[in-house]
Amino acid sequence: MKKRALLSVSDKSKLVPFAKGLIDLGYELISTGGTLKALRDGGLKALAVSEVTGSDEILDGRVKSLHPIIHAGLLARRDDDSHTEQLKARGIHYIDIVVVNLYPFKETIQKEGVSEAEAIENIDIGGPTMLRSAAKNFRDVTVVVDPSDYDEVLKQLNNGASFDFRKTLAAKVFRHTAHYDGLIAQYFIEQTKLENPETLSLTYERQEVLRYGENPHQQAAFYKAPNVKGASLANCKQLNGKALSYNNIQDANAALEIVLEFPEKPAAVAVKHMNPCGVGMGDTIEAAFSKAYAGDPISIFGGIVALNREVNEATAKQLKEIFLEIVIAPSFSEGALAILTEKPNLRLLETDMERHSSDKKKVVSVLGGLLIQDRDEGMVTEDMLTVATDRKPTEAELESLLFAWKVVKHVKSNAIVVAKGDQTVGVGAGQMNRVGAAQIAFDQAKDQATDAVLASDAFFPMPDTVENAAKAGIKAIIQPGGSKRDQDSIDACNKLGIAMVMTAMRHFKH
Ligand SMILES: NC(=O)c1ncn([C@@H]2O[C@H](COP(=O)(O)O)[C@@H](O)[C@H]2O)c1NC=O
Repeated sequence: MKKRALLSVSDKSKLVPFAKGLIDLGYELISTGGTLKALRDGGLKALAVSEVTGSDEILDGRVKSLHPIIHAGLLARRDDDSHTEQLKARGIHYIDIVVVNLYPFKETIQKEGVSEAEAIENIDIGGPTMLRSAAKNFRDVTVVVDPSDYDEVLKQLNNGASFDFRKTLAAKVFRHTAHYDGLIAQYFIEQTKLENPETLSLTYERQEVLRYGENPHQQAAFYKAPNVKGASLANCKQLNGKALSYNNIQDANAALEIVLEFPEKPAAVAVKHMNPCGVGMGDTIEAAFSKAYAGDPISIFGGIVALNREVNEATAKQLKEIFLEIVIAPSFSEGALAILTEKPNLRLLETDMERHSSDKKKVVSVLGGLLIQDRDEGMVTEDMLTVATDRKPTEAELESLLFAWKVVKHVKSNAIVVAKGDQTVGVGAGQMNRVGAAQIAFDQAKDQATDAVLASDAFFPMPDTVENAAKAGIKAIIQPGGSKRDQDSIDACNKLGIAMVMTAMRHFKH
């Protein structure tokens, strides 16, 4: 009896030559409606599934291959006499190869304005069922889910297809159906607006295997969201330079997230080790970059720069003078590209500058688990501020305070940012106490701290930071408030002539 291959595919590319290869290897083909037509149109002979099962395809294709004759043919153990007897008694043939790819659920839900009914119709039932039956029985059945494997499968079948090869294909199937179901589960989590589901099936697609992780002895890869859109390292175009490393992706992402805070004006952000070392806004992108650079001309060395407007020649000339790892921007003018591509190792990335609405959650792993939370999209506007001190901040101080507040949100806690106008002049990041973070910021700002403003990501438990700020020359402070001892800091401000506003919103970043 001839060996049988069952083909039922949505993606019909490369189908006919592959099926021809199977016929040449002596297989008899069985197929579902559309696939059968494609095969016959390609001049190949194939049986309809309905001829094998004796049941027509019904319910507009909702039931076509879901039949015991198909699944017994796939699941029967060839080394089990009782299985063989049962098939014989019912006149059922073994099916030796299954070639299935699924209804395009992902592509369907990504379409603009797609209805729930259309999405549901694109949930494949018969396909995953066949794939799972065949993959479970990989000992005897070859299962193919990915058209890019067709050539290799023919080659291997020609040599008898080893157990290990069939196992590898089966393992791929289980990843594939898990991903497919993960997308469906995620779709319904969104449809039902469910927060914190009882089980979590995050599903991502490999974008790239990285040379190594944070350090050369660590393996690493970059996975992207299946629906990646908008500002993202997984959705950018690299115009120059070497492949991105693990640290590059983290740092560039940090820079991107900060620059997205300032859509209203040209802005530039320089990042080192995921903290901003210089942030500036200006009337032009070159002015913004000059300020970001001046914020800390030492730390920017080897850093990453994100800009929210096209990089023009004037900016490119400035960027070229510094050793940078990456420049990320919405676009680069031709002239700018000509200047920057003179540095072959400098990575130039173009990305959208708008955060996509689906990018809502942040996930981090801990030993034995993971934590998931909303991204910190907290935003403070002038009308939300409470002036706590006798002196109100001036209009210019207020603007600068709100600028510093947006920056401090992105600095690792304990975080202090000192800013002058729309430029950072000192950043104290990731310290185990707030006084230390402030001291780092003052030391870096030096005499630029005079008449500058200060932002603190969380409240002051004691008045010491205020006292030190006054010594450094700070004139206004923005902080969440909420300490039992807020009054001590307020009293210190009043005594030292500092204006202080409270946001009632904290921005810890661990
Ligand atoms: N319902 C079924 O019995 C069934 N059997 C196979 N399919 C899918 O139908 C598609 C192929 O259909 P056609 O050969 O008619 O173009 C494949 O994506 C396959 O996964 C089915 N469709 C969905 O559930």
